[in-house]
Amino acid sequence: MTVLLDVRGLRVVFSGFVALDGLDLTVEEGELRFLIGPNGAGKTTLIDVVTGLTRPVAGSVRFGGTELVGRREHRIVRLGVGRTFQTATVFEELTVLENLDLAASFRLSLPSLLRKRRGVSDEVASALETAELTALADRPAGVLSHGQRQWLEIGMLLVQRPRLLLLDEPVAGMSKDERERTGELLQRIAATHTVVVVEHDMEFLRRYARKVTVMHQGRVLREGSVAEVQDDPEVREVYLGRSAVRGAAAEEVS
Ligand SMILES: Nc1ncnc2c1ncn2[C@@H]1O[C@H](COP(=O)(O)OP(=O)(O)OP(=O)(O)O)[C@@H](O)[C@H]1O
Repeated sequence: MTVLLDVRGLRVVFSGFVALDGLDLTVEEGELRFLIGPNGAGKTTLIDVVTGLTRPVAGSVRFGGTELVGRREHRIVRLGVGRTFQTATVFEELTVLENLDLAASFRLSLPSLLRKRRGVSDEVASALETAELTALADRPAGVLSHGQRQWLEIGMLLVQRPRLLLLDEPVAGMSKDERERTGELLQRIAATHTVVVVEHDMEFLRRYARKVTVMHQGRVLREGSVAEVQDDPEVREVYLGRSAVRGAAAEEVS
């Protein structure tokens, strides 16, 4: 297996508070990896460092052999790293199709952008299909449900042809039906991409996770299958010791 993401000794400090404390993490090409951990464990901070939003004080992030630390966000996107945020960022006045087209144009050179394009490109059509948004292609993104917005945002990543997708709590706030459809979407994407998902929803994890990394206090506490991490006494202790753990995670791990 080829290592796609190799994080070594990552340290992030916010005004004296250590958010990542020498974090090591390896993700292989083609993996679907779930990242869990109590609030404040450093999961989002890790994604922020990988995508160039936050600078570490120490450590390295190698992506396909290229160092990402010190690179600007748009360069990292161009290298093939795509992310979603907890709140989907779509252009509400534009249609679903226009949002995808705009995201796809990000990769194009200026001459291709200036050339008048007709119809729907293959990759936009394929993203519409993967995200099950074909029937909504001409609707303004502003009228989409919470779930549909998340799928559109994922579609907007796909048209940029990323090698690695980082999804931050994709099912947060979703209905049962939307969670299920997101799980299926995740499986379709994971068949052709490397995906790292931050998620608290244990039911979702049990259903769709293969390998799980548990973070705690800015480090990796444990790695394994859902069953392995759920049975781990230290993982249980970390979750049980906190009353603020969101929703099902605390009950389910305990
Ligand atoms: N910009 C910032 N300035 C100061 N502290 C920050 C900043 N960003 C994150 N932190 C702190 O760093 C710690 C790690 O935050 P992070 O958001 O990475 O955790 P998380 O594991 O993603 O948690 P959650 O599950 O709640 O999203 C938290 O204690 C948070 O308050």
